[in-house]
Amino acid sequence: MEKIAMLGGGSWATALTKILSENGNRVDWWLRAKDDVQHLLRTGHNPRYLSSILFDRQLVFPTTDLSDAVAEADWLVLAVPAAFVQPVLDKLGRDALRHKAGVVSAIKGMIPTRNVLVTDYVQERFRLPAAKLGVIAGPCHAEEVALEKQSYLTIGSPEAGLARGFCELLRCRYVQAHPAQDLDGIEYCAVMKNIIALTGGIAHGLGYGDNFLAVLVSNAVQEIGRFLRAISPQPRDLSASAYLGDLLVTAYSQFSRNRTFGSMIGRGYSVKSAQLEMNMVAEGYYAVKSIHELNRQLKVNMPITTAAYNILYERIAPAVELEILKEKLR
Ligand SMILES: NC(=O)C1=CN([C@@H]2O[C@H](COP(=O)(O)OP(=O)(O)OC[C@H]3O[C@@H](n4cnc5c(N)ncnc54)[C@H](OP(=O)(O)O)[C@@H]3O)[C@@H](O)[C@H]2O)C=CC1
Ligand SMILES: O=C(CO)COP(=O)(O)O
Repeated sequence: MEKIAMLGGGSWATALTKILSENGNRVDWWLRAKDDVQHLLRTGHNPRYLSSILFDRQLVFPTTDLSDAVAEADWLVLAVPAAFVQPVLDKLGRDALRHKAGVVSAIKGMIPTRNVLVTDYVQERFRLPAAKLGVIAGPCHAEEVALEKQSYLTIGSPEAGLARGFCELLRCRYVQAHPAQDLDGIEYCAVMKNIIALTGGIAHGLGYGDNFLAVLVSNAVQEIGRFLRAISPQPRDLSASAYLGDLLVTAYSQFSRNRTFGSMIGRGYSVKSAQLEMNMVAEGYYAVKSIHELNRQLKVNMPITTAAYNILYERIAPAVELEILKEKLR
């Protein structure tokens, strides 16, 4: 049995806790809301996300005490949305993670105050070698994990042993897990696919159809490829499921937060009202600002990201921006 500290109380933390605990591991689960912890302790269910899952209370230990959750863990899994994770990490002492087997980020977003990947922030703040870091990636929605639908995850880490070890913790009847060595590329791609799905949602909300979405997604693969070659050049096959699969599920799934959020923007909702109505976090809203700002230096041709940025941060009307974008797609 491994001991895992899970940070985050949303859908993905809930789904990962299900997989890890049902595989016989102990999960010390940090959630920010006291009421949610009390409900979990009392009933074994998370009241607000994937509440059908019943947790084994001999293996899952919910708490609001961050240090307590992390203290004895072999592994740390990060599943707080990127926009809110830095203040959580900053509560931990700089040496708190030194003796962990690994710190694995399940987050698909960037630290907004610094425009850096979550694993880069963790490495710098806790002075960890890259070999202690990993990401959980792949086309996998928490809602389908709750329903035990066949799913695939990729664990990216420069350290093959870490990636293989964490795959072992995740594999079960309905989850296949495979290791990969491209940490940065997988993490950047997971950030960017949210921007693409959000833009696809905007187009959908404006009345564009499947023909347009297919062209948008094809162009997105090229846009992601150009960006990855500029920021983290190394050979990689973007048709692998950790890249293309992740983009496709977010662009097309009924469960996608980013697509749903974009669709509301396309239908005329303000950012605030879309966020309030969703009650979940669309990472693409924050990611588009980070990627746009990073690209000021890189100057990669990124028409889809630029369109999303102009709509969400420059308040250009979605219909006007999509008219401009549609002339740039091939
Ligand atoms: N959902 C999925 O299928 C997948 C998600 N991911 C990634 O996992 C990460 C977590 O997302 P997910 O679990 O989906 O989140 P959800 O959208 O399901 O839930 C939102 C989470 O964000 C927290 N939150 C909201 N506002 C704040 C705030 N102001 N400060 C601190 N926390 C806040 C909520 O806490 P509270 O409940 O206390 O309000 C809740 O835990 C993201 O990076 C996402 O991209 C990756 C793969 C799959
Ligand atoms: O990253 C995710 C699934 O892989 C979750 O984001 P979406 O809900 O927008 O798809």
